[in-house]
Amino acid sequence: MAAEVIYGKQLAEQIRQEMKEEVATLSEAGIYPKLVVVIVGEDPASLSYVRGKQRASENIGMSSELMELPEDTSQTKLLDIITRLNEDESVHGILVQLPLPEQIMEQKVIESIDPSKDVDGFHPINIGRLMTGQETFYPCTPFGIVVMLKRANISIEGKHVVIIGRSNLVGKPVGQLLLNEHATVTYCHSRTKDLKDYTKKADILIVAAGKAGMISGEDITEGTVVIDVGVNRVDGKLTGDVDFDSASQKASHITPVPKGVGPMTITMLLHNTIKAAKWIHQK
Ligand SMILES: Nc1nc2c(c(=O)[nH]1)N[C@@H](CN(C=O)c1ccc(C(=O)N[C@@H](CCC(=O)O)C(=O)O)cc1)CN2
Repeated sequence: MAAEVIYGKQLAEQIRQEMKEEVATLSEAGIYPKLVVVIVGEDPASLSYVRGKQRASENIGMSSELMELPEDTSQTKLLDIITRLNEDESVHGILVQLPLPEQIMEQKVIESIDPSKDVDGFHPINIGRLMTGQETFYPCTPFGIVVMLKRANISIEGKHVVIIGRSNLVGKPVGQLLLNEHATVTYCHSRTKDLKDYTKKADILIVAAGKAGMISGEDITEGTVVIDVGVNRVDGKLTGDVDFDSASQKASHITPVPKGVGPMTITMLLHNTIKAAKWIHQK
């Protein structure tokens, strides 16, 4: 039987509508959530993501600022900018778009952001909070995946989740979030032997390896929930890590690329920024 397709795009629109109402209510109470997005360089995909973030913020009535810095910006200059944003009380969320040019150490930049404004959820303090099951800002793509599963009424507790990919952005945090939801989690990666032995045993398979079409119908069993986090461009066409046509013949649920997980990333960023604004005003 063909799988039920989970369209993150539709869900994202629904959640953004809910957030628009929340932003309006907050502004009546004198709270105006503000996000600042910083980009260094002119990578076309990154520019399109940050513009998407700014547009999405404005569409829900949230204040946002986009700082576009030249490719040759030094690390010192970027750290100075972040220090100023950390001190600016009108700013609730700070996001530095990744990847950064090679003269800048990504980890140094991530660690310079005030954890209470780290709406990406990448700061080691926020990662530590996630690991210890505390409330914090969860990284946006992993958080979006969990929200998608829940809103599609897919139960997580006791399920075997197999993750392909161990990046700090997606693989590692999504596993931790799902562990916190009482799933049994297996991580696979480029050095995993006999990958199919694992993918065949998954109730929920999350593919975040960055390799176009690496998983197909023959790698999964009937009824698997397949979440495709891949964003690959093949011959100018956007495609995921999963061969949709064959996998959707066996999966119970599947996310497409595009219009699947991607739009949830920006939605959860808006969620985290609203949360940051509420937390600051609660202090
Ligand atoms: N500081 C950060 N940098 C990066 C993050 C992040 O969460 N924080 N994630 C990715 C890029 N990203 C957001 O920044 C992102 C990727 C994809 C999408 C998306 O909506 N994809 C669409 C397709 C869009 C297209 O045509 O290219 C989809 O899948 O439907 C949104 C955000 C790396 N950097």
